[in-house]
Amino acid sequence: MINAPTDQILAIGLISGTSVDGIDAALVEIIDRHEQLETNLIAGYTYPYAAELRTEILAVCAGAPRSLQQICELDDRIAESFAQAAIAIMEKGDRLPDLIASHGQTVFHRPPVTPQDGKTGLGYSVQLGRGAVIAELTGIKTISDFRVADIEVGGHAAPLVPMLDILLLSHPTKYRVCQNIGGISNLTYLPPKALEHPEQVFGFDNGAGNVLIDMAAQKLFGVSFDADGAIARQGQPNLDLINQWLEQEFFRLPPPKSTGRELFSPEYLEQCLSECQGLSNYDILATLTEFTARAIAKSYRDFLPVFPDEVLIGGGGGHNSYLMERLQDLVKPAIVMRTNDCGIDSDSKEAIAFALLGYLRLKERYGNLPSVTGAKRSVLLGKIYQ
Ligand SMILES: Nc1ncnc2c1ncn2[C@@H]1O[C@H](COP(=O)(O)OP(=O)(O)OP(=O)(O)O)[C@@H](O)[C@H]1O
Ligand SMILES: CC(=O)N[C@H]1[C@@H]2OC[C@@H](O2)[C@@H](O)[C@@H]1O[C@H](C)C(=O)O
Repeated sequence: MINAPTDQILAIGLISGTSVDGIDAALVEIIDRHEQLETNLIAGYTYPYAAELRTEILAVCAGAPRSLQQICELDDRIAESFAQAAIAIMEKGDRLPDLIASHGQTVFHRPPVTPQDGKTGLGYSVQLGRGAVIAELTGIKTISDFRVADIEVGGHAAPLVPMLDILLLSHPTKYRVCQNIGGISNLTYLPPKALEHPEQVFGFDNGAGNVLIDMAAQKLFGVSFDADGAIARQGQPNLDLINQWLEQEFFRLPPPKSTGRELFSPEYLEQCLSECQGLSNYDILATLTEFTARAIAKSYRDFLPVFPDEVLIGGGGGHNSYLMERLQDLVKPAIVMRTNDCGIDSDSKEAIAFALLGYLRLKERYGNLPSVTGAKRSVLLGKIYQ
């Protein structure tokens, strides 16, 4: 039989991203046909965090002081929520999954730097929701701690989703960018036939994504996000301010680079708001949305060897039609579409990516792309909890 599957497993991928809106769970069939991987999404769902747990996670992300005991207890509460999400999505399948791959919840991320005398330059990335608890509560083999090994070999450990992009979304003739717009935005640059030239693939975090829009929507309008961009659409962006903000160091830094809520923090928003004197609240949302779109578009012009033919959007930002319109205008003649148009559900993409990374770990195949993370070498990602 030609191209028969060499392997087929049922996996659950779990992640809560930097928006901290809830746990994205994906129940995925992974089909391996002689190194050519396919995924079939059986169910994808976001299980919202309990409000009090979300508030506590955001407080820790923002640097609120907590004892080690409190952090450990938070670790277990997050793991319990992840286990509940896994158990809930498991019911959508017709058999028990072979594997749970759980990213957990990032609460701290520090990119690597050049080491100084006697000081480490290694990055630091903390994901809570320990795999041991998920394995214990579900009875399913669980893989977690996906970022640690890349950090150990000098990498940023982020973004990791480019492995899914290279395996599932490269095109024979087109230059593609896979653009995630979650809490933070990040991209994968995929030249044609990327799978044959993995060293030419790179990716990096390229902006604030939705975090600033979300925080401003909460503070100025009392809503958790600007649904469909309806608020921003009513305002006028201030381009002078945006151009000034785009001069900041993060946007000028060449890849590899990664960021998080440590930079795009409540203090960062306060600084932006203090510079928005005289703008209406609608203008402020319009300005932050335009800033988000321009940071993304500028990163293509500044850092990509070839401007893309297609931009495939993943993440919740794809639901903000105003942000999408602005991005489409800014990256013409590239065509902006959602990954759904290429067979990958844009809301479940990160959860599918971790299911795939879990499968690679199980098969002892490398999960990181050194050309993306800046790691010294390829490594196995993730720790297995039986
Ligand atoms: N209908 C909508 N209109 C506007 N924005 C939306 C809509 N739906 C979702 N979003 C935005 O998407 C965000 C969630 O996106 P997503 O779930 O991709 O983030 P994440 O996975 O937590 O982040 P990251 O990718 O950085 O880890 C919400 O916080 C909101 O800003
Ligand atoms: C440390 C960390 O959690 N980084 C996230 C964050 O959220 C988006 C962007 O920054 C990305 O680099 C990464 O997540 C995705 C899942 C990734 O690793 O590809």
